[in-house]
Amino acid sequence: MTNIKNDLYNTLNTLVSHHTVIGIGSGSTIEGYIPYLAKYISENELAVKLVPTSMKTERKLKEAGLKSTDEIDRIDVTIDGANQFTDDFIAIKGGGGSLLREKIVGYFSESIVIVASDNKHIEELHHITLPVEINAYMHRVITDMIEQTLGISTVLRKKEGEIFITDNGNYVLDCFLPDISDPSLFERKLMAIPGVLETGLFTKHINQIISFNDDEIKTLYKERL
Ligand SMILES: O=C[C@H](O)[C@H](O)[C@H](O)COP(=O)(O)O
Repeated sequence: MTNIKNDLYNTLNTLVSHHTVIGIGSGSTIEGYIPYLAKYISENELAVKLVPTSMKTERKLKEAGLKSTDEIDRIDVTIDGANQFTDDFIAIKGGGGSLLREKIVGYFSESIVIVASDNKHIEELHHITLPVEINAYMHRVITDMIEQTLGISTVLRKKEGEIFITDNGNYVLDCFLPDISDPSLFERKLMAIPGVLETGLFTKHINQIISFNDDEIKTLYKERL
């Protein structure tokens, strides 16, 4: 392991212990983290429960020899990636289309720890693309309603020319946002539209951000009030 990978591995000391129930996020960063998690669990002979936030993550856990479950009554910590994050512990997620399950797992967690390369850090929520999971049924009407209500433009996500379908059988609308001055209010307005199932805007529960580049790793902790 290079030093930086070693440092990332060492962060597991503070996150995972015996009987921890861990939400495991989606995306390439977390997929890269899973082998270290597997090594850490096996070296320390830990009995943990792992709750994946996507079918792909479930496959990756299986490949690393780890079992998944969603039959749990609590989640202690969720370790997840992000497309963007701010110093205010807000993250934009869903670039890979796993936002609904990530939101469910994250919001039932005691805390969310974001692991992301430091080039995903943004100062303000300006000019961002926010993924929103919407119902496939009447998606055109839902899209029009989103655009009119919020005065924004959107694009229905496609993959290889076909409409992208989430693990839950829904569509993803990528919303272009010039500026969000009040993220919680913005999210409430979006979620009030019937057919909007979830947004990739994470404004709560994140209380640690581990950001890294090739040379260093930085951890930002949210103060508990
Ligand atoms: O839907 C995907 C998730 O929100 C990912 O956590 C996010 O897109 C970051 O992925 P990556 O680590 O591949 O940049």
